[in-house]
Amino acid sequence: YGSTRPERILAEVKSKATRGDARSVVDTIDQYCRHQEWAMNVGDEKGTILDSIVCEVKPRAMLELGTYCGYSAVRIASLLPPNSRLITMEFNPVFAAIARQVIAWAGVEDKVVLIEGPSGDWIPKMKKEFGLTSFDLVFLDHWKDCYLPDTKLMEECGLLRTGSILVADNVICPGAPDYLEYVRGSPRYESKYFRSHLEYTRVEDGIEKSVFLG
Ligand SMILES: O=C(NCCNC(=O)c1cc(-c2ccc(F)cc2)cc(O)c1O)c1cc(O)ncn1
Ligand SMILES: [Mg+2]
Repeated sequence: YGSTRPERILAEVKSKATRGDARSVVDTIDQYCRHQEWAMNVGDEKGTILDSIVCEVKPRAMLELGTYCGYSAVRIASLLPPNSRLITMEFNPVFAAIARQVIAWAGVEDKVVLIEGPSGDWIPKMKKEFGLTSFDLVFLDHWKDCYLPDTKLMEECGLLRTGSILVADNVICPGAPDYLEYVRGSPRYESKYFRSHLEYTRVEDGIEKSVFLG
């Protein structure tokens, strides 16, 4: 009987972060994962790139694939304009249970809807379930071999409109080569690479921002 890494991250948030203060939750997790134990949050360096894109796009409807402990959901939600919604999807029930508590501690639960289950099952249901027409911004941070099939599925389900933006984490490490080849080679996307590092390390990684052209 021992705690899991997500449970230890939640304990750190509850003991060190100020309740209702999203910024302190983000900083607490970054401190812990940089100095105590590494975890697969997008992190502070790539998080700043993500912040700038969220602030530029000001999405009314945003989707995140891969919640993990809720670090990026809290980061994103703290930047969303009023009556905007982040839908974040997590396959792993252990991760989802922790993320709900981190999101609540940060006080952003009224901007975030966390759904549990496989992305492939949920994507075709999104429009009906949430009364959506399309997503303004999608953050891909789940299993790297799901980036491409899920992107194609979002296209097919009409969840992307001209101007919708995809932001993908880890396109170098662990890497999503088939996804990169697709968005960089397709005439339906305008793609740009933001060079950075794997969270809390000096290993190269980066974020790919791709605008859907319709
Ligand atoms: O989505 C699920 N995992 C997180 C996906 N994210 C990653 O895998 C990920 C990995 C890394 C990473 C990088 C270097 C390294 F040495 C080890 C891991 C970094 C990142 O920034 C990620 O985002 C998942 C799990 C599970 O058990 N069941 C259903 N879904
Ligand atoms: Mg990641």
